[in-house]
Amino acid sequence: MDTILDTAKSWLTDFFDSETKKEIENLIAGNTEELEDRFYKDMEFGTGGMRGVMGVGTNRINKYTLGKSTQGLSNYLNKVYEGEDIKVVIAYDCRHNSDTLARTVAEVFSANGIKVFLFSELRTTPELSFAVRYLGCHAGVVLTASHNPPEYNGYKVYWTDGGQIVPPQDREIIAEINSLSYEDTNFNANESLIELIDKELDEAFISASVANGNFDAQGKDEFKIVFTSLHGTSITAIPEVLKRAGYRNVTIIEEQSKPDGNFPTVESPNPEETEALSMAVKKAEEIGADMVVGTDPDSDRLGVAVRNLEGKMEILNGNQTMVLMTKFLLEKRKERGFKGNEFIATTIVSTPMMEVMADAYGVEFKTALTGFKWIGKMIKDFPQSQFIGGGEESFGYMVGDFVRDKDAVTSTLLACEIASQAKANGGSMYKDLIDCYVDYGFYKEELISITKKGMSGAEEIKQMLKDFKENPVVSVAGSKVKYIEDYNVSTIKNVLTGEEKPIDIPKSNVLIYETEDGTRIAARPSGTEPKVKFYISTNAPLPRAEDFQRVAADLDHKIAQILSELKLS
Ligand SMILES: O=P([O-])(O)O[C@H]1O[C@H](COP(=O)(O)O)[C@@H](O)[C@H](O)[C@H]1O
Ligand SMILES: [Mg+2]
Repeated sequence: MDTILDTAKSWLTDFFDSETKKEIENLIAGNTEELEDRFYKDMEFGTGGMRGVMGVGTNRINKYTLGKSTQGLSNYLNKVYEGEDIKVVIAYDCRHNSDTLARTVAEVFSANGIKVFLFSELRTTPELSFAVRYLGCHAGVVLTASHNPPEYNGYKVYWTDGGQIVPPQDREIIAEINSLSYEDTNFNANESLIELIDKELDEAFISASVANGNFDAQGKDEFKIVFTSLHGTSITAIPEVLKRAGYRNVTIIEEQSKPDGNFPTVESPNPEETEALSMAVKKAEEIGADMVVGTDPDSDRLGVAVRNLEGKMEILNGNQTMVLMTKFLLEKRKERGFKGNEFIATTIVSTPMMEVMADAYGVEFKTALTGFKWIGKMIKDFPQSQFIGGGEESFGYMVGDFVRDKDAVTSTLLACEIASQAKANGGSMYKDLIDCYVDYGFYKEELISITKKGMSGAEEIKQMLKDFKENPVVSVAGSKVKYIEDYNVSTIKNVLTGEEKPIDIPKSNVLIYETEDGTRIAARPSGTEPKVKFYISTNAPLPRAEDFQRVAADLDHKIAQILSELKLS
C-alpha cells in the first residue's frame, strides 16, 4: 500500500489542479479501497486502445492520463517524422467529457508543434479512420469508450494507414509514454495549429460509404427499416447514407437519436445485448418493418434484427451478420470475376464458418487475434492482396478497405441491401442465412461473459483462466478434445497424436479447445472491460432448409450441455 499511497501523493504537486488534489486528499483520508483501485497501476492499452472508468487517478481516464499518453504519442511522432509537418486528426463521441478531453488532447498535440484537425462536433469512429487517410495525417485519435457503460471513456489511436496502432508502433508508443512522468505533459496549446473540421469531411465520408455499401439492391422503395443510434454518433451519418442509397422508408427511434452520455433508454448501449435493441424491435413490430439496425455509441458495431421463419423480429448475432455480409460480397465479387488475390478475414474467436466459405469461393482466409486493429493490419501488410470484407463475432464488420477499422456506417447500408434484395427476390435475409447453413454447415455459437470488477476482479479472472488451462478439458458433449491452441505460447497441439505446431499469430492470453466433431471452446480476458469471455462454437450438417428447426434445437441442446459441463451455466 505504501507505493500506492506514494503514487497518489505524487499527484498533490502544483502541476495538478486543485479539484484533483482535493479528491485525492479525501480518498487518502477515508477510502483506502477506492484509492488503491485508482492508483495501483497506470492505464494500459488493450484490445481497442486505452479504456477505463473516468475519474482522478493513474488507473482512470482523465486529462492527466490522456495528456501523458498524448505527450508520449507526440514525442514518438516528432521522432519518427522528424523534419516533416506532422498532422493528426481527432474525433470524439457522445460520452460525458469526450468533447473536453478531445480539446485537451488537441491542446497537447499542438503544444508539441503538431497540426491538429479537430472535428467540431461528435463523429463516428469509421469517419475518423477515413479522415486519417483523406487528410494525409500521420495519426488519429478518437475519444470514446465504444459501448462500455456511461462511467467509462477511452482513447483509440490510429496510425498513418487509418488502422489502430499495432506492432511495432504500439509498443514503441507505449514505451515512450511509460518513460514519461505526468509532469512532462505540455498543456500549453498553440491555438494556431488547431483547425476545426466538419462538412467537407462528412461529405467525403458519406459519399465514400454510399459508394462502397450500395449494390443497387431492388425493392428499396418498399423496404421498411427501423434505425437506432442508441444515443451515439451514427446519427451524424447513417440516416444520410441510407437516404442517398435510395431508402425512403426509414423510421428513426427519436427517443434514442439524441446523443447522450447517460444512454438513458438502455441498460447498455451495446448491440450485443438483446435489450439494447428492444425499443427498435418493438417499433418494428408495431409498424410492420422488415428490419432493425442499431449501432453502438462510436458506430463501429452493428446489431441487426430481421423477420424469422415465424415472421417475428429476431436479432442476429455478430457471426450470423458477418456470414451473410461476407457471402453477399463474395457473390458480388464472383459476378465481376475473381482476380485470385482476394481474401476475407475474421478473428480466432469468431465462427469457423468463414473459413468454409472462403474455401468454397477459392479466396484466401486470414485469422487474427481479437481486436479489429489486427484485421486493419492485414491490409497494410499485404498491399498486393484485395480485402473483400471481414468481421468478428462481436458485431463488427468492414466492407473493403476505404476505412481501416470496423465500420457500422457502410455495414448498415450493406445489411439493408442484402435484406432488401432478398425480399425483392421473394425470400428474406433469414432464409438466406439458412441457405448458407445448408451450403456450408450449420454453425451455432454462444458467448458467455462474466464480469469481475476492480483489482480483486482482475485477479479472479486471471485465476479462472489459469484453472481453465491447468485442468485441460478432455472431452466436450461426448466428443474428445483433439486440438489445444495456446496463444500464450503460440502452439497448436494435437493431443491425440502429441504432435505440436507453431501458430503464426502474436502471443495473447487465449486458449482454445477443439474437439473431434469441430466444437470449439475459447477463453480469454476482455481487453476492454473487466470480463472473462468464453466462446462456444458448435456445428452440424444441415441437409435441407426444412431441417433448420430440428438441427437448431439439437445444437441448442448441445450448447446447454457444454455450458453445464464447463460449469458456465
Ligand atoms: O469495443 P470496440 O467496439 O472498440 O471493439 C474492440 O473491442 C472488442 C471487444 O474486445 P474485448 O473482447 O477484448 O473486450 C473487440 O472485439 C474488437 O475487435 C475491438 O475493436
Ligand atoms: Mg464501438
